[in-house]
Amino acid sequence: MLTVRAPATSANLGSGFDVFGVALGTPADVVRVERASRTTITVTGAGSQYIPEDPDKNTVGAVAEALDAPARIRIDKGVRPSSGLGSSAASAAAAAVALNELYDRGRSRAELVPVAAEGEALVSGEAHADNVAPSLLGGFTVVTDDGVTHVDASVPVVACLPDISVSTRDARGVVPDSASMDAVVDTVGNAATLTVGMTRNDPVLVGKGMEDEIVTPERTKLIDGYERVREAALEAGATGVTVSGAGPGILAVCHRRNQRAIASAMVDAFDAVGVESRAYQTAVGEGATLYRDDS
Ligand SMILES: Nc1ncnc2c1ncn2[C@@H]1O[C@H](COP(=O)(O)OP(=O)(O)O)[C@@H](O)[C@H]1O
Ligand SMILES: N[C@@H](CCOP(=O)(O)O)C(=O)O
Repeated sequence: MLTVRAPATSANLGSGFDVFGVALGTPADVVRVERASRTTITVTGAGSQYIPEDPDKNTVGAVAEALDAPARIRIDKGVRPSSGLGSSAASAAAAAVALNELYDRGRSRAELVPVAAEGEALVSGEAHADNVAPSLLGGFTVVTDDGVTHVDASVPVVACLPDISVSTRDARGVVPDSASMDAVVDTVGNAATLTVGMTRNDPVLVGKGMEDEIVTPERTKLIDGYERVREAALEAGATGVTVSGAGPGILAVCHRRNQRAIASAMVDAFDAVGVESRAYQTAVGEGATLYRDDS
């Protein structure tokens, strides 16, 4: 049996819609695989009641199909689905690493990115790879049609997850078809600032570079209390705040010294609008980890 832990991720980071992503230290999915003649899936853990065990509907089923690697697959969800923390991607990334090893397919982590993205196509309608790439590779990733660029960044963050669901498929429906040239120029500047910030592990540059006036404003309308939570995080010392992935998770970047205060300010602000939430005090961290278990 093989076990893989694959981390939650935060995609877009504001200015990098469908391009940027980071791996988070916590939470994570754990996937166990054993060879079998056909693929079967069981799911336990956070939000498992909302996740199909039918291989044709689960992201790990799409990965097993893409690698021609039938297996008995057990998923222990640490990342709640429809969270904006790359839940579907964490399972897909873990399964890709595990099945690649189990069947000795010899693919590199970068080569597994399009494989794991098959799972994303199944649930969100498009094979966007900005969650699976950081879950596989760790750190900060930049996904383009030409492949993935990766930096081993480490920046403190708070990921606050309200007790509401926003499906990525629905949130893709509010993305505008076009943008003004002024907005594009601003976004390119912010994305470049963020990228430099990641190479320097600088929370100020990263936070500043997360500003986005094209996609994010449309998505914040889907999250009850977003503006209040953002203001609270900034007042508590966050260097930048944005929607995590397609939401409803909200990501705040910060210096380590302010992390605890930001986490409690965000939870209190959600509470003030009647929404329960949970804040993960974590950091940009490692990608999927493989464990062998011969017992
Ligand atoms: N292994 C899986 N883990 C999580 N969600 C899955 C999985 N397989 C299929 N899904 C479905 O994907 C959807 C959640 O994915 P998505 O909307 O992209 O949210 P998230 O941002 O949390 O990944 C849910 O409808 C869920 O049932
Ligand atoms: N680029 C995608 C990212 C979706 O991330 P998720 O964590 O919400 O699945 C998008 O913004 O649609």
